[in-house]
Amino acid sequence: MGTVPSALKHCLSYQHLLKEQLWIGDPAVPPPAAPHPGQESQASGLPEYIKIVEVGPRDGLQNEKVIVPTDIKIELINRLSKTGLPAIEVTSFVSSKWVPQMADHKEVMRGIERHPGVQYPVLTPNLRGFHSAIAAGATEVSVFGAASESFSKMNINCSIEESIEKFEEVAKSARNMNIPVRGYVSCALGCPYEGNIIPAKVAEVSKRLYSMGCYEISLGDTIGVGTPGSMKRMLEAVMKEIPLSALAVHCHDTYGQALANILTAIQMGVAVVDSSVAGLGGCPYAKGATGNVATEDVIYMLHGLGINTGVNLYTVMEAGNFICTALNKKTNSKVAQASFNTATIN
Ligand SMILES: CC(C)(COP(=O)([O-])OP(=O)([O-])OC[C@H]1O[C@@H](n2cnc3c(N)ncnc32)[C@H](O)[C@@H]1OP(=O)([O-])[O-])[C@@H](O)C(=O)NCCC(=O)NCCSC(=O)C[C@@](C)(O)CC(=O)[O-]
Repeated sequence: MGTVPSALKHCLSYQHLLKEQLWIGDPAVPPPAAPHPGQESQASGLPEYIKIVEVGPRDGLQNEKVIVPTDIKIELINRLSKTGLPAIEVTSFVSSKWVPQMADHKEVMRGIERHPGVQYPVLTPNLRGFHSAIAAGATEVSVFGAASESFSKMNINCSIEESIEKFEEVAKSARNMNIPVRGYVSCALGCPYEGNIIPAKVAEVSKRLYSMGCYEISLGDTIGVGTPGSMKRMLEAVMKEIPLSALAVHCHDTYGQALANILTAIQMGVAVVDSSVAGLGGCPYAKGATGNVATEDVIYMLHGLGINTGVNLYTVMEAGNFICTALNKKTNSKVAQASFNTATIN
């Protein structure tokens, strides 16, 4: 399991043909050193470097019906660690009654090989999760709130206000231990229970998370209903409250808008993008939402724009192939699908 199939080996030559145009990344060549996200701008006005936060092992797997063996999760993370990805979200320290797939969080956290320069954040909804995460060796955590009252209740069983109180406790403990905290705002472009969410509400929750010390706010289109228009309006509101350098976007691809939404965000200066290998994903408390945007597709687009990610597309495709084989499912990455199809034609 997880060895490169002959079709993928063939598609290597296809990729090498495109290499000059796209800097797809040669597996034999180590990825270039990554500058700070958004540090410099090209003449095009786009950031020179974009940081990709890989959420596949957590967001990608949390919705899988069949429990994925712990050693497969660990192997996936170990493979992703060798791709040049700067951050890999490992697991969630949440209740196993609520999300059974993440019940092995301690074993996964303890089992992975950590590579220098790679961040390994985990989700922690409350102080209990935070302490378990730290005991298991976590060095970065994420709190996850929402801009929708109904989603907050369904996802973490409390109101937005109550969630902020819990997150403040986490942020305070984290600060005392020098642990960086990332903050998510779900339903930034729409809610499965309430429909439209006004940008001002997203801005308000984002500001509260930022003010409590979250170094970065990841704005989640949880159910993938956003469009470039709604992404622009939402970001305009949030950017009035929070520095651009502290913003990330987290897009699901339910309506096929994820890449367009990401392009809109990076044209507005956002330089951190969440994505999931093979486009795995979905939220257990957002019925009907499909996977996250595929990491492979984001890399292909960014490299095509001349933006450096420091990530080797080929090795991400290999990791995608590994997990899709293990889950016995087809990749959702259009780039991986196209590479396989092209290899077949050849
Ligand atoms: C938040 C809770 C725990 C509140 O859960 P609760 O039921 O309100 O709290 P509780 O205090 O009654 O606890 C329930 C049980 O969970 C235990 N518990 C309590 N806290 C923890 C913890 N930290 N770790 C492990 N166990 C915990 C607690 O001890 C108890 O166990 P029991 O006594 O019944 O045996 C629960 O609602 C929960 O786990 N929800 C799951 C939320 C989740 O993981 N959702 C998916 C991730 S969010 C997402 O995908 C969106 C995102 C981030 O990707 C961005 C986007 O796309 O928008």
